[in-house]
Amino acid sequence: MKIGLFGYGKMGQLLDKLATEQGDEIVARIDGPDSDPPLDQMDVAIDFSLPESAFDNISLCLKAGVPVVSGTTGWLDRYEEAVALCGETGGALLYASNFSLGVNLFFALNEQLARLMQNAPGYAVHLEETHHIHKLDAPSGTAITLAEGVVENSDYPAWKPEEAPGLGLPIRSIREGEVPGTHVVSWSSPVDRIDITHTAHNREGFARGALFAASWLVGKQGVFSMKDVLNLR
Ligand SMILES: NC(=O)c1ccc[n+]([C@@H]2O[C@H](COP(=O)([O-])OP(=O)(O)OC[C@H]3O[C@@H](n4cnc5c(N)ncnc54)[C@H](O)[C@@H]3O)[C@@H](O)[C@H]2O)c1
Ligand SMILES: O=C(O)C1=N[C@H](C(=O)O)CCC1
Repeated sequence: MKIGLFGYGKMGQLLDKLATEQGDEIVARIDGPDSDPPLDQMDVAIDFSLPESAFDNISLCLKAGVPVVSGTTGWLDRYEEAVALCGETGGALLYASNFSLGVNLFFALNEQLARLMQNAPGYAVHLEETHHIHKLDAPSGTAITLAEGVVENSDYPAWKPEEAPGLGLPIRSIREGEVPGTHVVSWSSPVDRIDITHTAHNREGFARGALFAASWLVGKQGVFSMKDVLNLR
């Protein structure tokens, strides 16, 4: 597989190493604004860049007919625009807030737990995410997906950052050292608490999941998620 990497930071460099080890070829390493990347050489593009650059990179790829895997978080205010562009161009787009197998199983567990809790009055839900101090966006994309999973399967109308006023499922964001990513969903009552936790030990699960998704996406048309890749629907 010939891969174009958009973003050559922590994730881009790890993708390069793992892809090369498994016999894929990296045909471009784009680490800043570039209006003329070698799109004609790419079977697929993978974007792990910045919240402000993700949409432009995706758009460049879709217009050139290159399937694109998007791992960047914090750009979802433009997601519907990307979906529309994918439809117009007949292209392929797959976004995931988290590509690791463990987190995608955790997403399914979180939804199942939220459904179960509908028969258990007296519990309130709270979400906490901890990441490294370099992270630009908060709450994390993974925390937002978890919160949406609860909202879709419970009476919670919406989520909100913990410090924001008003009602809604509160998300606490902690930035600490070099933490790769920890997420805790807690359901508390006056007498007890149920916690489910996912802890990433390093970034390898994210990168391996993104490479797997990239090979899955080649040859397809439409907008997909990891639920499609992992058959979790
Ligand atoms: N979905 C997942 O599984 C997952 C996992 C890890 C990180 N992420 C997300 O991926 C993104 C990148 O994470 P990271 O840890 O590699 O960050 P990073 O800061 O280490 O790397 C981002 C890189 O993008 C480059 N860049 C800046 N402008 C660009 C442009 N216009 N086009 C291409 N590249 C550009 C920067 O120079 C930088 O090297 C973040 O949004 C993060 O939240 C997602
Ligand atoms: O390191 C990051 O940044 C991460 N971002 C994703 C998110 O926002 O959920 C996935 C975990 C790591």
